[in-house]
Amino acid sequence: MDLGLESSLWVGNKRYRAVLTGWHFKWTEVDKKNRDKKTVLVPVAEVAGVEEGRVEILPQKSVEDTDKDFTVFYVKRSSGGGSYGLLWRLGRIQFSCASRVLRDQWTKHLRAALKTHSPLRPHRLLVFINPFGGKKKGRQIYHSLVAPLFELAGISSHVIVTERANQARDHLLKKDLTGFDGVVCVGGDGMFSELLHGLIGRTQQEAGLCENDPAVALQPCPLHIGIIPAGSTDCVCFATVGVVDPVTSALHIIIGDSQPLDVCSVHDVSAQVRYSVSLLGYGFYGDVLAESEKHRWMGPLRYDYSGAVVYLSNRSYSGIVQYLPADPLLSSPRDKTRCLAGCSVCSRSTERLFPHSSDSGSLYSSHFSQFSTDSEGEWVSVEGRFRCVSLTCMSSSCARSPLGLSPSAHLADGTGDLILVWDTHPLGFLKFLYRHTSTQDQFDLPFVEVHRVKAVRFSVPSGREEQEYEEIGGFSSEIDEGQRECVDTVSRNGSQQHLAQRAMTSERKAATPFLCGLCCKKSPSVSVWNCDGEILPFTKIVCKIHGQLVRLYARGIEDGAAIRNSEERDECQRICILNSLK
Ligand SMILES: Nc1ncnc2c1ncn2[C@@H]1O[C@H](COP(=O)(O)OP(=O)(O)OP(=O)(O)O)[C@@H](O)[C@H]1O
Ligand SMILES: CCCCCCCCCCCCC/C=C/[C@@H](O)[C@H](CO)NC(=O)CCCCC
Ligand SMILES: [Ca+2]
Repeated sequence: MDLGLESSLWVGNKRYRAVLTGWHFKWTEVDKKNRDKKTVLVPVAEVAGVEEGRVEILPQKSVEDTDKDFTVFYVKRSSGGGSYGLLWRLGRIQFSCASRVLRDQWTKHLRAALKTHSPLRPHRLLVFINPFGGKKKGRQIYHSLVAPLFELAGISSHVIVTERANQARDHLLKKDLTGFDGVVCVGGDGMFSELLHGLIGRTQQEAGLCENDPAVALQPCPLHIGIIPAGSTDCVCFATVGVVDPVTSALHIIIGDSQPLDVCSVHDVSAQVRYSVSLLGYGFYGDVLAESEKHRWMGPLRYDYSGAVVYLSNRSYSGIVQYLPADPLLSSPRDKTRCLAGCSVCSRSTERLFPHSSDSGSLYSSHFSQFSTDSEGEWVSVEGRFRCVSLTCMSSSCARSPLGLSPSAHLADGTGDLILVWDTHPLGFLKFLYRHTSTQDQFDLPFVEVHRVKAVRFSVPSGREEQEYEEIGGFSSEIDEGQRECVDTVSRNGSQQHLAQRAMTSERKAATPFLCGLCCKKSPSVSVWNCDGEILPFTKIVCKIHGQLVRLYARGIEDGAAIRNSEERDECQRICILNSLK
């Protein structure tokens, strides 16, 4: 079917020349002398819906069913998104045609063009709402802002309001997912992490792969993930969309945007695996998370409070870090570029990562064996005392840090950035932290190193861990109930449970040194790992970056500053079109 169409249409008493070229739908106001006035140009891929009649969706859906009218809903960019990223709003235009036949032609052509140009639009979604995330507004956000948009776009959603932590993960691991195009979480990074673990685990189960083996090339997940932000940090949403806004995210889902994302698998010696996309952090960030779990009642503010407490405790930790550098010719964490929508570094990586996509990974091999990637370079090893050791697969920008932990990191290049902050004086470390909040380069400090890597190993120098555990063994039997409570609240996912009566699990053992340090003012020599906001129950780890393992309903950050500065509205739309075509 030829998707093109051109005719006169009316909006009120104004005449427009409307043109559908297949890729774009544009309408130009024409004056009485047939001169062109203002043009609006919308990529077909950004049309959210086409309805017969004069349709409104707010305050609730209403249709005035006239047989010569039709309504087009589309993505409209708005300038309120801060310095980076753009807010998306639902634009609406109601056209009148000269005849019903012409109206039917328009709706038919537009709908056919949508199908052709955005094949990933979801029809059926599985939605998990965390009623307790962030400011506890998940349900309200979904029902008032998102559900009406999904309905307009003809998406049917199966909604589950979670009743416990890890329910969404377990559902994805075990239940029938037939018929769903994607999975959506309404919550924060913790909810996203549940979806990530559930989907990756499920995909490997179905592919017969052992996800615990760091040598295995994991299978990319077939279902897309959508994030409706309703958490405390919402880092994954911020770093992949550029703004934290439920309507913007819902529109990305509706139009079937697709953003691949690198994932880091984190393995310990006893065959457990966790996944991280934003922050895998030891030292400062681990300590902040452990401290913040005691203050969940503060809501999102708990991180600021805990950050201050941990900063004042002035800790550093011994560690041995080994890393496998990525190819320095492809990109560098200091190259001052930014991964924006249509990023060319990420596009080139797709070719490199999936040349003919037949590689399904090796069979299980022993733990901490050499990776297949070893042949691609030499491991580098460093040892010493660190304020923090962080690994991020993407920039990890968020409201606290608009450019993120690593401003030039890429969402989908198959690498992560390893940031080593050596022990330094308190003011130096404060300078490093403070630079995250501005455009100043946090890597331009003598005690900071950043490396673009494919894999990392971390351990505590021998004797140190054992010594620590011995100390705790004696210590834990003496701690009083108050101190025990503090130890018990450490696990993010276990935070809703009262663990006081439980036996000392390995998770608690790993977290105890830090917590005893805070409770008893005894400085621990071992920190904990913060894995996207969850405390890991192990210290010695092996990590591997899996390029483009999952796909989100997003497109990366649109360059809001460039678009806002462009004088013409058409120019603004043109940039967006170019980005979406790249
Ligand atoms: N019904 C529930 N009851 C208790 N905990 C839940 C429930 N549903 C999900 N969770 C857990 O709550 C944790 C926190 O949720 P979420 O990530 O949505 O919000 P947040 O922590 O406020 O935000 P952020 O992760 O962005 O800082 C998640 O790790 C998730 O496993
Ligand atoms: C003097 C001013 C100092 C300001 C310091 C600002 C430094 C900010 C860096 C922010 C990096 C965020 C990384 C994202 C982490 C998320 O995966 C995770 C889950 O939501 N959040 C935390 O662990 C929450 C941990 C938050 C740590 C601050
Ligand atoms: Ca990356």
